[in-house]
Amino acid sequence: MIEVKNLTKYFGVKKVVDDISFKVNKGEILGFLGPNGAGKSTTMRMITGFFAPSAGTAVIGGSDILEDSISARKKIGYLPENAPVYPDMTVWGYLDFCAQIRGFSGTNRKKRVEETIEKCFLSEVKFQTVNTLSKGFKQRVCFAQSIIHDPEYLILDEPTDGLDPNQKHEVRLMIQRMSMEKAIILSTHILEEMDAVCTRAIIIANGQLVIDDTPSNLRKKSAVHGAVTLSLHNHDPEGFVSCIQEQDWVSSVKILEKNGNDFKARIFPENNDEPVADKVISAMFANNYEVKSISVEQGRLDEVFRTITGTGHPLSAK
Ligand SMILES: Nc1ncnc2c1ncn2[C@@H]1O[C@H](COP(=O)(O)OP(=O)(O)OP(=O)(O)O)[C@@H](O)[C@H]1O
Repeated sequence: MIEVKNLTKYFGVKKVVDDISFKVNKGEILGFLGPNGAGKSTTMRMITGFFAPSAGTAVIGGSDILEDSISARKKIGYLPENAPVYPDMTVWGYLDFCAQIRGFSGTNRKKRVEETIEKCFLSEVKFQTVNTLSKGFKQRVCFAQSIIHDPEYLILDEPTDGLDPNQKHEVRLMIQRMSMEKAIILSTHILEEMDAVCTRAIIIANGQLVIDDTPSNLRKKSAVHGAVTLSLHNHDPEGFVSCIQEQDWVSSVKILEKNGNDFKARIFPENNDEPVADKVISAMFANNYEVKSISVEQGRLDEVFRTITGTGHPLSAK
């Protein structure tokens, strides 16, 4: 388990991480989100022992990062921001060096390097020097060094940054495959990434932890969660609104767009945790509305993120 206890960091008089605490168990992938400058990288640097906290600590698999730093760091794989990798070394040479400092030797070391190269899709560039690699490949080399010792705990600062969509997909799959026996923290700006990969999400803003929940519960905080969006072929949107508004399970109805005789509307139910698609369909049928498409809104993570971090307003107020 990773236990983060009251981590706090000042740079001069500026408090950039403010009393953050949480736990991550094996099998969990924790997404770390927040606006630029929220304090994500600084928190990760304290968890991995790169920065000394101003207060608080982190305990990695029972080893305190301050009191038992070497033992804690042996258990961690860390992918820092911006993939710092020695530019003059070949990919193979660099990973061999990393395996050596992680304590591997002889054929075991060679095996670990080869396996990691394969796992991180680096075979085609393994004899190239790092300074001749594209950004995506450099990122993968840095990712490779973080897993070369098969650590129990992985801290990944924007692991898919700079990768193309196919590579992003591969890296996400790799992270998911590894997650069974590891506890993983990853920071990302990409909300779909958090949704696709993470079992839990923490949002920090101005150095403070503002939310710790599952991605699906986060969606439920969206103003549109549970609403039903319809495209209809009809010339009378106002008539539609007053007809649907009368239903006792409807809180409000909003016309989203009009296009000739077609329009798009969103129906907000009284209780957004209760599925109402069947009621919408019955109401359309009873009132002879011609429905061209219908969808139930799961909730918008970008809206939740903007609302929680104070950078925006809900998509739609009821
Ligand atoms: N070494 C440092 N010295 C002084 N200030 C720093 C240092 N490192 C970070 N900061 C400041 O601390 C704050 C938090 O930075 P941090 O890099 O942790 O944010 P972040 O959430 O990771 O941002 P981003 O999403 O842009 O990577 C910022 O205001 C940053 O300028």
